[in-house]
Amino acid sequence: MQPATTFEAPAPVLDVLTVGEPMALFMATSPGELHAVSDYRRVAAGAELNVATGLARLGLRTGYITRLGADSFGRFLQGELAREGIDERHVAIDAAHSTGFMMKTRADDGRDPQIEYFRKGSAASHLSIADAPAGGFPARHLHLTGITPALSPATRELAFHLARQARAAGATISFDPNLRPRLWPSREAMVDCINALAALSDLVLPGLSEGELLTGHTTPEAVADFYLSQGARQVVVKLGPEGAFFAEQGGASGIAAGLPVSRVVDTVGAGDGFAVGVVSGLLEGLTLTGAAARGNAIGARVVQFPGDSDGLPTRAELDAAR
Ligand SMILES: Nc1ncnc2c1ncn2[C@@H]1O[C@H](COP(=O)(O)OP(=O)(O)O)[C@@H](O)[C@H]1O
Ligand SMILES: O=C(O)C(=O)C[C@H](O)[C@H](O)COP(=O)(O)O
Repeated sequence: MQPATTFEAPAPVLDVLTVGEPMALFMATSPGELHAVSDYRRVAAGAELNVATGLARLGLRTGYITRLGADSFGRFLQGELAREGIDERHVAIDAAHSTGFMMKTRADDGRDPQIEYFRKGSAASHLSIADAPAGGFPARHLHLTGITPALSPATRELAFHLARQARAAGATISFDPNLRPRLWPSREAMVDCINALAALSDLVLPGLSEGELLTGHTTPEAVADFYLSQGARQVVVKLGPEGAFFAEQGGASGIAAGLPVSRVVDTVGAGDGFAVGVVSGLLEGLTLTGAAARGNAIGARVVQFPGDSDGLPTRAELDAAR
């Protein structure tokens, strides 16, 4: 029998699409300043790659738009994408530029580690609207951060292009400001661009200190109100060990309490893990309260591991953490 003719748009191939710069990360294996430490463990990093990894581990069909250099770091990252089951159809090899990397100290005392980037002019900083999916937006959801638009004017254009493409297709958008002041020409350029992208998003996920810098407001409530008034439907403000404050248009607001952790090993990546929890929760139909609680559970797990994505749980590990 012939299938019935249908005029409905085809279902998106992916649950989530994200875009950004993946890097090789060299993590010091002993405490000390970067120049003094000689032994490092190499892992994959990059805020959006961390989020893609976490979503894929939970079983969401996750795609990643990026450019890798035709070099050993690029080959390493390609292997990591394949190992994590991240969709690679939007990953391009750019033989003219190299893959970026970063280094991180080992901070055994729970303080933020020292980080150095080696990413200027990288393959991913040459991403442009030529890398956007052709023929319609292929996912139910777009996850953006404030890092991608910081890389170059072309990546900035791509971030806005993808946001408009997603909106036109009826996909939802989450946005983590992920402030990286050293990647921007000025604070004003950073604030203007990040707030403009936030205004195109459904869900905004600032940390409290980021929110203060971006909005001038000092309380989680006022930061959330600022983004709700700009057009976001939902805002979750991260509060570190305290958890998060959540608020939505015409809906609930409140605090989702953080989970106690016996030993903080490395805080880097907690915000990305938190985004994995909130975004996956909302896509699976949880309330904002439930999604924020899942964000806290994953954030608390990530801080107990040294690598940015070591603590991102599989579905079974997430279920066991309840
Ligand atoms: N020390 C901690 N104990 C428990 N949970 C934590 C801790 N630090 C962070 N988290 C969790 O990770 C989330 C993100 O961490 P936070 O430091 O606020 O964000 P970011 O890394 O973006 O600055 C928090 O909202 C919380 O859920
Ligand atoms: O991509 C970058 O520029 C990075 O610095 C990679 C970092 O691993 C994450 O961005 C961690 O970010 P948080 O989760 O907010 O701690």
